[in-house]
Amino acid sequence: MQAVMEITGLTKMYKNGRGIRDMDLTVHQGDIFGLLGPNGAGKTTAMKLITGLIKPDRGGVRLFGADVQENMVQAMKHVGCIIETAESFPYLTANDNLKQFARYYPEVDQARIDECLEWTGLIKYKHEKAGKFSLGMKQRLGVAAAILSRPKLLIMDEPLNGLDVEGMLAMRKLIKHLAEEGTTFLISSHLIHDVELTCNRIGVVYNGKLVHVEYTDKILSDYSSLENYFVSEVERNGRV
Ligand SMILES: Nc1ncnc2c1ncn2[C@@H]1O[C@H](COP(=O)(O)OP(=O)(O)OP(=O)(O)O)[C@@H](O)[C@H]1O
Repeated sequence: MQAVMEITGLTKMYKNGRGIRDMDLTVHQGDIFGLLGPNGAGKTTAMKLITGLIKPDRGGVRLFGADVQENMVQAMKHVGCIIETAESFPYLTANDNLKQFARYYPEVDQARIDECLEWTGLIKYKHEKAGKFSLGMKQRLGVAAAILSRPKLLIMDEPLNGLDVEGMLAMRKLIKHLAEEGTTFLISSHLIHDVELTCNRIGVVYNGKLVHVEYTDKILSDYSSLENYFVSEVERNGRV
């Protein structure tokens, strides 16, 4: 199995003593990998480091074999991401927003834009301005923009933020559909149930540490629920 992402010794401590410490992780092609942890555990920090938005104190990240620090353009070539809230141009329609993003990718045409609007349930709002969208709709537009160029790796920070039940189901379906087509995912969430239903591998993040990584099937057969596993991992490793 090819390693899409290799993280070694990744450390970034803020001045207040919080952050991420000594993170090691390999994500393989086809994984829907979930970083599960409570608010403030360090998930967003990890994702910002992984995508080169902030610099680590030590350690590193390789995406598709390229070092994010040394060769950002190559490392991010096949990566789509939504970190924190999805940004859009408020005075442009959904369609025109995607056309703006499409300018970076010569191969993305109107048919591809329509396909992404369809998949994210936005096709009927195609000509409405993004500024008027609800949080959930903005989130969907962010996903549409992130998948436009058919990235091989999608990094999504709390992708279900702001989505209603229907939106969550649609998002999960979309993630599974793209994974079946070969897209690898790194998703962060504090929603245990959602991670259980969406991800095939899970890493528990607690107090800035990746305390354990395991396959979802194995967790469910050993612990009967992800919640039991999470509590047991936090009890065993997390508390300091
Ligand atoms: N720029 C910063 N300066 C100082 N501390 C920070 C900074 N960014 C984050 N932190 C702190 O680092 C810790 C980890 O934050 P991070 O945003 O990575 O957590 P998270 O797991 O993504 O949480 P959430 O689910 O709430 O988004 C938190 O305690 C946060 O207060």
